[in-house]
Amino acid sequence: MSIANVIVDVPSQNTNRPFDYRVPKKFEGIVQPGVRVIIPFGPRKIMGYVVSLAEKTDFTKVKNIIDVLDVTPVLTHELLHLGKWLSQQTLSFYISCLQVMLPQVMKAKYRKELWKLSEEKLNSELENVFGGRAVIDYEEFEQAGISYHILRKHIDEGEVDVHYEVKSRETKKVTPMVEPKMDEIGLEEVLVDLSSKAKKQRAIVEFFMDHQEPMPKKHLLETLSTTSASLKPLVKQGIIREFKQEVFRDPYENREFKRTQPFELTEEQALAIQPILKTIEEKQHDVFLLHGVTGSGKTEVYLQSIQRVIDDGKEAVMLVPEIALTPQMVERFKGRFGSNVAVLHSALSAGEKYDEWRKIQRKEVQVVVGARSAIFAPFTKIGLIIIDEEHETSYKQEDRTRYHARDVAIERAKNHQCPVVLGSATPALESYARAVKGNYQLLTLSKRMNDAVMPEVELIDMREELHDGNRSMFSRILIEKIEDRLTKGEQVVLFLNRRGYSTFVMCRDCGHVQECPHCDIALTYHKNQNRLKCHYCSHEESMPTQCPECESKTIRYFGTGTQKVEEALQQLVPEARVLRMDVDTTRRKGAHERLLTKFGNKEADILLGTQMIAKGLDFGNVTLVGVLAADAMLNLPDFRASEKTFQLLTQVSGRAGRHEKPGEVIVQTYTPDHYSIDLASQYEYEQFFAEEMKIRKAFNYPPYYFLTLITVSHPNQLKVQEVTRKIVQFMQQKLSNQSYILGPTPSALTRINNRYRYQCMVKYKKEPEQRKLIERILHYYEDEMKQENGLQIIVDFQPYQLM
Ligand SMILES: Nc1ncnc2c1ncn2[C@@H]1O[C@H](COP(=O)(O)OP(=O)(O)OP(=O)(O)O)[C@@H](O)[C@H]1O
Ligand SMILES: [Zn+2]
Ligand SMILES: [Zn+2]
Repeated sequence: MSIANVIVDVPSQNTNRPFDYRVPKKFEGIVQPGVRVIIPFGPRKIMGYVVSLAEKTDFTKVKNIIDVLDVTPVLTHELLHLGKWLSQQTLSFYISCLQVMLPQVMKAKYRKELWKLSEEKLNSELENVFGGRAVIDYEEFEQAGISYHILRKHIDEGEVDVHYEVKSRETKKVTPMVEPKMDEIGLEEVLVDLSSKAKKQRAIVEFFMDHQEPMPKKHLLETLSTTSASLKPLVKQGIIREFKQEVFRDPYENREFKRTQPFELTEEQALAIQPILKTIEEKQHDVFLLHGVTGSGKTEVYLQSIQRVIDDGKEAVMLVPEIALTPQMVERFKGRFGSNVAVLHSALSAGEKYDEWRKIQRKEVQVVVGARSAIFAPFTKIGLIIIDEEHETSYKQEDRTRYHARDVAIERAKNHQCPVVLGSATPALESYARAVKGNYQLLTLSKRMNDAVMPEVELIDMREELHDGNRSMFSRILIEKIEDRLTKGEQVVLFLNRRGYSTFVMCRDCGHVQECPHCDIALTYHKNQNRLKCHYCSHEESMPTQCPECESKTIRYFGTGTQKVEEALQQLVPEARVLRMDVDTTRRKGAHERLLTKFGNKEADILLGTQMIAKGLDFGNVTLVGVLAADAMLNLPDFRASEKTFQLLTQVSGRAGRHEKPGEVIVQTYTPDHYSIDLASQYEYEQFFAEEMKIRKAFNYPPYYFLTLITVSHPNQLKVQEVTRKIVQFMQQKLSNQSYILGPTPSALTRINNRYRYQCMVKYKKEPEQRKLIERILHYYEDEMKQENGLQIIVDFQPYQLM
């Protein structure tokens, strides 16, 4: 008898262990660790993951496996093992840890198909089922009653494959598109002819005057909150054309990437790469921290290290923060390694992600470039893992399985006996501290490429501007310098760390701020729809015309979002062509890329944007960078606020003067004397590190102490207080006297979606029993946590979001 040990797809305390199922004869040899199966569970049929096989079971009543979803395991031995480790590290259920490693699609509805891949004749029965077709429904194969072993053999030979076609809407093969049939001038004439009553039509025409290119119909209608009916008359009159466009699943299929050759390394680069190559060769595990100033050629070091791994017949994982995974970045990897690269990031559709992931699983590529979750790439011979911009907090997943990609990378690299390279111009304090202690090997690139100097940073005290009567969000000197660049034909990047038109709505008379009725948070004004929205729950309402408190009509939106800055900029320098890049202008697929290409082609003078422009951009014609509000982040309730400010300012400044032309940076601030702003302006990383470490030490923060954040939530505030207090009491008794526990305190966001939130924080240096203690707490409240809308206890080890 053959038994499969299965982790079932039910995330709960009781099911957090393998269940035994019998493997029916017909599935023997097919059911193996790492495949997904369908099994009976209580009255239901659900999915599960086979984690191991056994000869016998201790249970008397064992049910049969109903179906096997994979012929090739989707999880390797190593990943199954890693899942276990992850589950212990994060205290999340094993099933959640297995699922976090796989593309979303594997949980979605799919159509199972059999694909014939080669011209070779198959087993005659099987050949009959295909009947000359290349793709058949998997059911047809099943109904034919052919042994799985025959199928297996053909799969192993690469002649046939099981494929999942996702049934989700996103993977639709064609999409309806619309485009204007005339140019801007033509549209202007149309607008003149249109009756002023045809408001919807006018809006569409005006929209196309700004956006000449084709776009998905759905997007147009959504953007203008209008319907097909208002589009129709324009189509009839031949002003707008409707057509269908095929949606390609390989996002880079139709792109030519110019092949690049390795540069001859500079002396510094050569010195840095040497120990990395040596470790690769010796198949050793080690962690390197590559500290290289912006534009020092870190990426070239990555590329050449990866090349060595490829030459050895091994595989490489390259992690990049989501927002830095720009087309420029992809181009550099595709340009060097061509089709040997899979790319994984969130802008891909579910189907595309699945396809890229399959390239890795099928060993069609040796390199993956991806965001956080690419760390789980199902490679089996990893020779190198690189994390670029290693200080980025987006490497920490903030929901469900709260893992940090850096920790997972190091664990996987141990499994594979290979090096990890962490790269950054501004390493995380934790990482640099480890390097100083000798836990990581420090490698340094201190010079920019082509002898380019770091751009000169000038701090502008905005209090003085105000004092001199300048109420604008632009200092006089910044405007002067922008004008100077315009006349020279050089380009400018302006950075603002906020998004949207404005953040909140406030009454000028009584100061009343419109808040979400379900969450303790100000509503955000969305100009396009003239509505207020809550960013934490789904609540929205129309913009009030008068203050609900005092009935005053002077209710205004406040804050400086990118749209508002754009408008102000247009008034100050009307001749400038401005590209705005924020979440709103980049929501559409490929928009990010189009904007950057435009900027790269010098079709715009100024690139104005949020965080997403701070990373990785490499444009030689950018000679001026402006930071509008450097303090925006300093005031967050977060002990990392100074560190984040320093990192961001350094990154942004790094965008200027990267090639021949020297660059210049203007930083507007209300606190020019703050050490993180002052030291960032001088590129004094080491000094900043020293200053910040003093503060961390004084307040017992990381890297001197580890943190564990426990957040409790419930609809009843008294209940939350009580549970949190009990947790604190329990921990206080059990923890060693070198640890602290802070709280209970209300979370910074005290109420979300009508649930109250309290928290406590453990600060510790060494607390080996801590996980066991917390497990006991979770166990104690198990029943209450099962109830719908009941108690919730979230545990976050090494948290980055303290809200
Ligand atoms: N050895 C080399 N010889 C000539 N040019 C090089 C060499 N190495 C890198 N470059 C070029 O120098 C520029 C800056 O390098 P790169 O973008 O790799 O720096 P980086 O350290 O990754 O920068 P950042 O962290 O700011 O993104 C690029 O245009 C790159 O092609
Ligand atoms: Zn009021
Ligand atoms: Zn809300």
